[in-house]
Amino acid sequence: EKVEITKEQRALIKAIVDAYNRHQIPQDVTKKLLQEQYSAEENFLLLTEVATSQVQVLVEFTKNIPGFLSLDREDQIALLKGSAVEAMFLRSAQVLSKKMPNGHTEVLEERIRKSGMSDEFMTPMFNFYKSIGELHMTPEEQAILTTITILTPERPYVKSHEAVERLQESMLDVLRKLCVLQHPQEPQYFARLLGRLTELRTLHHYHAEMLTSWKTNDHKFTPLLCEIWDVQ
Ligand SMILES: CC(C)c1onc(-c2c(Cl)cccc2Cl)c1COc1ccc(-c2ccc3[nH]c(C(=O)O)cc3c2)cc1
Repeated sequence: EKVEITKEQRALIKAIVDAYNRHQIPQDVTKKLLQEQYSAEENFLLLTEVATSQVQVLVEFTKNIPGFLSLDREDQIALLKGSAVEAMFLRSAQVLSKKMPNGHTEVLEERIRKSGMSDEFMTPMFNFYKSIGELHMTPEEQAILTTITILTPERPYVKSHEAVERLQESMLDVLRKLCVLQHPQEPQYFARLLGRLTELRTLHHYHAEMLTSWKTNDHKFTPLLCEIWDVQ
């Protein structure tokens, strides 16, 4: 049947995409990725700084998701804590698949590869980056997929499951229509995007182990990352 994006859905897409483009890591932070030192310690420190800045950006973006601020306050925190890692995988994937005009793709990849993380985690991580790159997502799809990840009702400690589910479902409907309209030659494209969300959950589990291994090697995180990842 004819797929039609309603006026309300167009407004929803515009609000999300504008917020997604407005909230970016400041240049002075990402520029540091270009500095000379490439030791494992230096790479870890830089990635920690960029991740901390990305979390701040993520919080600001999330506040612009229509309906998010109307959720129970504790649920807002639960959604942010539960989705931060996955949202950062999606954001860093944009940079590493050269989707960012001034993205520091090469140096970012180098620093991630040499940041003291175990190889068992490195392979699935870079397979994910490759699979995201192959999708050639439009900016709208990137922004809406990140929003869908944030509005996942099954995160730990979420109380009003239905309220979050309603918001996520309206986002899923928008993404489904966008995929049909923007990838007419790929009827399975929407299903492939949702498959990436499943892969993100797996990476999220790997990430928890990675944090533990970094901690045992006495790596330090910033207060914001400790808070959002329940570290220390
Ligand atoms: C705390 C640090 C060591 C960390 O722990 N896990 C991860 C971690 C890892 Cl590796 C992988 C995936 C997720 C996490 Cl959460 C990280 C580093 O996390 C990030 C790495 C890069 C970026 C990021 C986002 C947007 C960007 N734009 C630009 C630009 O140049 O414009 C650079 C850039 C970098 C964000 C988080």
